[in-house]
Amino acid sequence: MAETPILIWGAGAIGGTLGAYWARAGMPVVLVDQVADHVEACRSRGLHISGPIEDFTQVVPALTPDQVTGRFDIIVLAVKAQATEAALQQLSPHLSANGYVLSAQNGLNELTIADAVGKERTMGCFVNFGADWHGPGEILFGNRAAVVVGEIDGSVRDRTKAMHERLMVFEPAAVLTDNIWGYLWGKLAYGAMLFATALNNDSMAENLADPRRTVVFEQLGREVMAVAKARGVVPVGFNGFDPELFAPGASEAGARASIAALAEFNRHTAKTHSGIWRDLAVRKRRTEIDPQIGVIARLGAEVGVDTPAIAKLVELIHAIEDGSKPMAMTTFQELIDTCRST
Ligand SMILES: NC(=O)C1=CN([C@@H]2O[C@H](COP(=O)(O)OP(=O)(O)OC[C@H]3O[C@@H](n4cnc5c(N)ncnc54)[C@H](OP(=O)(O)O)[C@@H]3O)[C@@H](O)[C@H]2O)C=CC1
Ligand SMILES: CC(C)(CO)C(=O)C(=O)O
Repeated sequence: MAETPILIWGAGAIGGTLGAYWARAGMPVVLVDQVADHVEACRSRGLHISGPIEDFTQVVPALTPDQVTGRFDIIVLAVKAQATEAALQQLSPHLSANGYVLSAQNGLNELTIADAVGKERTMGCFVNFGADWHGPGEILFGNRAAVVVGEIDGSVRDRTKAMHERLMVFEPAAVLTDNIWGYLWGKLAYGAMLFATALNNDSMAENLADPRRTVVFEQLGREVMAVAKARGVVPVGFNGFDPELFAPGASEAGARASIAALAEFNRHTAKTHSGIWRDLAVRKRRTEIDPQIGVIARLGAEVGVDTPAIAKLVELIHAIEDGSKPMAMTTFQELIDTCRST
């Protein structure tokens, strides 16, 4: 039986970049996005990938969700985490009985996906490369970084190996893992730090490199790693983030060395600010704070781990979203004060 095309549901920065690379390699792929003029640009004049890695334009078949018909074996989900549930409702009727959804997102979306389509039809993925959607048919691919795939039950199957091969078309160093949750929790810790960098307008590298702000990144990393450990997760490192250095009892010097490595990593990207900063400052919309970071406080409470810095971070991001606090050092300072007092 002929393979169905891969559907990429959410064709913004992450989904669009993956789709352009796969389509250029001759792989059958269809982008699905709710932004109609982006869909039109991708399928007519082409999707332009720009930036320091490569510059090319690729025409990619694309549809809006209401135009999708039939069933597909592989659906890559790449919407923001707060859009996951709505997207799952739309895509579920189009997933074949033996197919699966792969989450190319930040957060623990695999839990939501498994609830909606079943554990067997869910595959885990971790992406750390940097990209920005700049407008219809325009994506900046800012830097290469870790791309990892693994089954949520830790098994390695033929379908996992096949997806790994596909991901290597995009990222030759893509990893096949039996511990996808370890990577996803590692990214939650790094992700919490990225949310903190969005409290002001400095770049990710500038924030991470400032010794006055290190206390914040260290505390956030430690809180997330404490929750992960209490829940039996063995986190895995990537691109400068070393979970061991944030483990309970690990030295301050170690954590600071990892934060310095993250600053250095982020000095070499054309995507200077996080997706969170972009949501707040450029797109003027709400962020993934609740499904991505708020969830850590809830999961921590379940296992008796306090997360005061995480709680303050969630409060400050909401205040920026609501317009009651500015994106400024004064707002970041409130998080420094919380971290110093714990
Ligand atoms: N950008 C990056 O560098 C990185 C992002 N990530 C993660 O990847 C995920 C995707 O982020 P990113 O690509 O940046 O986000 P984008 O906003 O660039 O892309 C998401 C796209 O999905 C669309 N969309 C939303 N809901 C639906 C729906 N129900 N059906 C179809 N399309 C929909 C959005 O439309 P609309 O704009 O109207 O909402 C948007 O065009 C996030 O979890 C993010 O944290 C991870 C690593 C790096
Ligand atoms: C910064 C990045 C690309 C991770 O490296 C990210 O995940 C984001 O923009 O939210």
